[in-house]
Amino acid sequence: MHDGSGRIVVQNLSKQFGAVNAVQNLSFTVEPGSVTGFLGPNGAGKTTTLRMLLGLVTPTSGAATINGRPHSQLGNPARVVGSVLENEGFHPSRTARNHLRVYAAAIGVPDRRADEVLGLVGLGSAADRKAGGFSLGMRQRLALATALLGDPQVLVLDEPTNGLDPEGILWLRNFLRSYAREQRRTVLVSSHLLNEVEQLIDQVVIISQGITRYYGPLDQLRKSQQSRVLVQPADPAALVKTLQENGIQQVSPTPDGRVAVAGSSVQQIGDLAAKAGIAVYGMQEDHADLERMFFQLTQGQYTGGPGYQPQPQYQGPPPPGYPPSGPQQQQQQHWGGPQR
Ligand SMILES: Nc1ncnc2c1ncn2[C@@H]1O[C@H](COP(=O)(O)OP(=O)(O)OP(=O)(O)O)[C@@H](O)[C@H]1O
Repeated sequence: MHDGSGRIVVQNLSKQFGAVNAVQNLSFTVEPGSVTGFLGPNGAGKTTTLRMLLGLVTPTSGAATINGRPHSQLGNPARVVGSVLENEGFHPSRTARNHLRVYAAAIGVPDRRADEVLGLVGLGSAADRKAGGFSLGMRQRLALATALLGDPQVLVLDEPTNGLDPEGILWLRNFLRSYAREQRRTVLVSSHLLNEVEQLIDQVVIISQGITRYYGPLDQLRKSQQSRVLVQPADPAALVKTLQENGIQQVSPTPDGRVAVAGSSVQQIGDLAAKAGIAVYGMQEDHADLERMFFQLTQGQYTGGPGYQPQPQYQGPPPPGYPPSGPQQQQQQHWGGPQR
């Protein structure tokens, strides 16, 4: 029997396909009650991880469990976990309702559940239409309806925003949030684009090259962003020198001839430049966006310093949840719930 917790635990999970290390020693926990984004660039190992979680790929080592059990030991898994993976096909000449009834029969739920889930995903009026004529967004909804048939405690969705228009994304956000928060269920959604799921998720697990780069609340990642000031001086080298002599260390020239300064105000920079006799033609405050931080995390490099240029080594304090160094310490990061 499973423990009914709704918790997903991925522990030291690895998968090798021949010479390819698709997933390397990945660990994270997903708790019920919130929507968690599983993010990383193309090829980062997201789909492989989800497939291991769903019992479709055998791990090389480590474990992925739902309710404390691997998928193969869940009993009637469709009652515990519903999933939508990429490229799921539908019989084109089958109506949405019939498609769902076939799946309902397979997992032992009554036919009427097909109409219930169609209603839940907003496809009630398309129940008698053939899936072959559905738009991409409607197919996504039908796939979600299929995942919901068993009224599962855990939902795992691979790239669910693909093909959805902004209205569809808003709908999905409201649906998943209420599913997770009001019903205390666990929702894990993968994406390679942070900005596509930013509105959808509360927690985030960021991986690249099969390794965890960050996990924790999205708000903490947001708060850790540092703004900078971009200065256009007559003499960039002189400005860098002056600022550094005055204790402002996070200063660097940018490729377009400006100077990026973090940890200082427009006024302070202007005063110091004036005192040193350096003409300044313009200053602009620049707030780092989450997407840029995501890009840098997935390059394995994060720097909150000026210029936001990829650095060969980590510089500056890590955002909360970001490991001090190395994958070993990353394995010990955890955002809640008991370590298993
Ligand atoms: N069955 C397989 N055989 C060989 N290599 C595979 C197999 N499945 C995945 N890979 C490789 O494993 C790595 C991770 O792939 P995976 O599909 O898990 O990444 P992803 O993060 O889901 O990427 P995407 O966003 O493009 O779907 C890639 O290098 C991929 O080529």
